Amino acid sequence: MFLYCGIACRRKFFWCYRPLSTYVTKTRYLFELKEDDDACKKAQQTGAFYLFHGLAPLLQTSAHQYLAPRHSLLELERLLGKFGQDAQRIEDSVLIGCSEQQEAWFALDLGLDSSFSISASLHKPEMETELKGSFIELRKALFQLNARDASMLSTAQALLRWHDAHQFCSRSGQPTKKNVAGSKRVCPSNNIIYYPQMAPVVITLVSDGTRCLLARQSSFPKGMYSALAGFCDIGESVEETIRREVAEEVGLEVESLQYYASQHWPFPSGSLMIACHATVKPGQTEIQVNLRELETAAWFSHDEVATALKRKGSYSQQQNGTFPFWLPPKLAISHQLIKEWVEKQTCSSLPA
Ligand SMILES: NC(=O)C1=CN([C@@H]2O[C@H](COP(=O)(O)OP(=O)(O)OC[C@H]3O[C@@H](n4cnc5c(N)ncnc54)[C@H](OP(=O)(O)O)[C@@H]3O)[C@@H](O)[C@H]2O)C=CC1
Ligand SMILES: [Mg+2]
Repeated sequence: MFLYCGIACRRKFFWCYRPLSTYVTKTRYLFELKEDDDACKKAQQTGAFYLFHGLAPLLQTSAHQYLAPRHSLLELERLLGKFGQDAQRIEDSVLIGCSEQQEAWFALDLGLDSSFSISASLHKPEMETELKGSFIELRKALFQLNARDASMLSTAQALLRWHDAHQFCSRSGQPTKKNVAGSKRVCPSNNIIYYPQMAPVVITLVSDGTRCLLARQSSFPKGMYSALAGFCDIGESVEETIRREVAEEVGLEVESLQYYASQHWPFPSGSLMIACHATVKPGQTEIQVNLRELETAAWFSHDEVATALKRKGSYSQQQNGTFPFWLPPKLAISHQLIKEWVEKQTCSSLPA
């Protein structure tokens, strides 16, 4: 693919064709598949499918890690035939990405109730045997996947969940119809278009200059602490959400904040995690935990956090009855946010 562009060269100005980068070509290809149903159907012929059952991805075990296998359209049609399923079921699949060689990747849930008559849920164990893998809850498997599979399966699950929950138009009550890629649904009776949504969530690491504030919810695994998190309310900016969440959860006022990074997170039903560092005024650090939101919150020193970062998740109780202090795994943006804080503290304490 070529792009027509102007380049100034040795004082002359002329037009030339500049080859597009692999990334741009890939992005344009995915854009075309979302816009053009026929192109997307064609891409399915040479594409690969990640399989789910009741939103749990099909995984295979390999050396203490999970791998997400992909299946060709032919394999999928054979499998559906074997389990008495209509090949039309493939219409429920959603586009989730493509390789640099433009092999399109799709995801299909064989266990969700679709518009087709026979439910596949009866066949789950047989399917697992046939596919030489297991359908495992993403929450349990996420941290044992490589970064690419984790990202693909998170996107796939969020998109499949969204389609499952938007089968009907909220205005007319009529069934909505998805485009082939699954990038939207349309109500045929009034042409309302529904686009997949995700909920913005802020995650904030509060610091008082030397310590950082970490908290736990009672639902967290024992001993695990994380940065403060909260959903954005309608009408709020990221800055306002951070200010409100920190005040609500630990009773402190944020003085300054700095954006760090963002991450798609598949739970509870697809969130955009926006991670920031924040500081409170020195001397205004007394925590008042909101027990309706959190089990506990506390200030931690650089050394305590640096040690905890090295610890792998451990649920085993110590002899004194407590659980070791540990932090979310590497894949979670909270881990990366906390790690960055530790590194910055280390740099600022080094002699000039
Ligand atoms: N990737 C990462 O590193 C991390 C991710 N997270 C994620 O951040 C998310 C938010 O953190 P959390 O502290 O729980 O958030 P909040 O502090 O906002 O509290 C959660 C409560 O907010 C209510 N709520 C408001 N809007 C929504 C919405 N759109 N979807 C679901 N619940 C909503 C729910 O209340 P009710 O149930 O009463 O309706 C829910 O129990 C969690 O899903 C968590 O998985 C958190 C930490 C680290
Ligand atoms: Mg919270």
